[in-house]
Amino acid sequence: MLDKFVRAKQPEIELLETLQKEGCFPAPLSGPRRSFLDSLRQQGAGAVIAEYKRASPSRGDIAPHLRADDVACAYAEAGAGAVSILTEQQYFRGSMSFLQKAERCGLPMLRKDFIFHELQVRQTAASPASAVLLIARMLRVEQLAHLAALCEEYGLTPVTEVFDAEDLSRARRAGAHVIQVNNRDLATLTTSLDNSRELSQSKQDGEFWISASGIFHGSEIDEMADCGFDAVLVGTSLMEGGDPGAALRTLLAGRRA
Ligand SMILES: O=C(O)c1ccccc1NCC(=O)[C@H](O)[C@H](O)COP(=O)(O)O
Repeated sequence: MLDKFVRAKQPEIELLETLQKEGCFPAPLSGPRRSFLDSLRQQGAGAVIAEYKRASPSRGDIAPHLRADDVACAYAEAGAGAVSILTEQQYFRGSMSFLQKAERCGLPMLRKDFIFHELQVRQTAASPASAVLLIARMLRVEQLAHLAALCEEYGLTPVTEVFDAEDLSRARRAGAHVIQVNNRDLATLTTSLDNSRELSQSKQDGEFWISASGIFHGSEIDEMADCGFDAVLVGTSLMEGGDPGAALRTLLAGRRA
């Protein structure tokens, strides 16, 4: 599955290489970015990163008609701590332009894509994103450490995604301290919070942990917080009903008082 995603990125990488060769690569954004971690920490336990997700390999079209700016602003009004923007085009119908559009919501944004080349980090640095997803399973430890360091250089927070204990060990060897546990099984595309329940036992002091995928109820956010997660990332359950702001309000209201 991950190989397929990497192959689909090749034309985009070639375009970025051409831009670089021709000296037209977009300049990094100047000035400070909104802090991804500060915003989530301010929300306290059970903070939500709400995802703008128009389509996915597991669900096909989810909400292709909803606009990035409208959804991100609805998330901000409903109480999200950050927004996740899928920029992958082929399988998630994403676009880099969504970051520009959603910027007006005022929340820090996580760029979700399949990132393995430093030009992709430089491309993100030219956008208003505050954080970048790096998937431990897709990258060698040295590559992960290199891309994470490059993110930090540009003021972007690297969020390292892991699926199992082996990924977690590799993420830590690369120096990762923001860890996202993905609850999706990449072979079946089904989700189970057991992944987060099990891996959370290895959380170490000083790490910021996010549980991602397969969250549908406020009680699950509470449970993840009880397991030690600092935040959760939610996409499909917010987007699928066509009113993501209302869905986020309902989700947050379902947490314990
Ligand atoms: O969502 C998918 O079908 C998917 C398939 C293969 C690799 C990644 C996939 N999703 C990316 C994500 O990480 C999720 O969009 C994110 O965690 C939100 O998950 P959910 O709340 O279950 O939509």
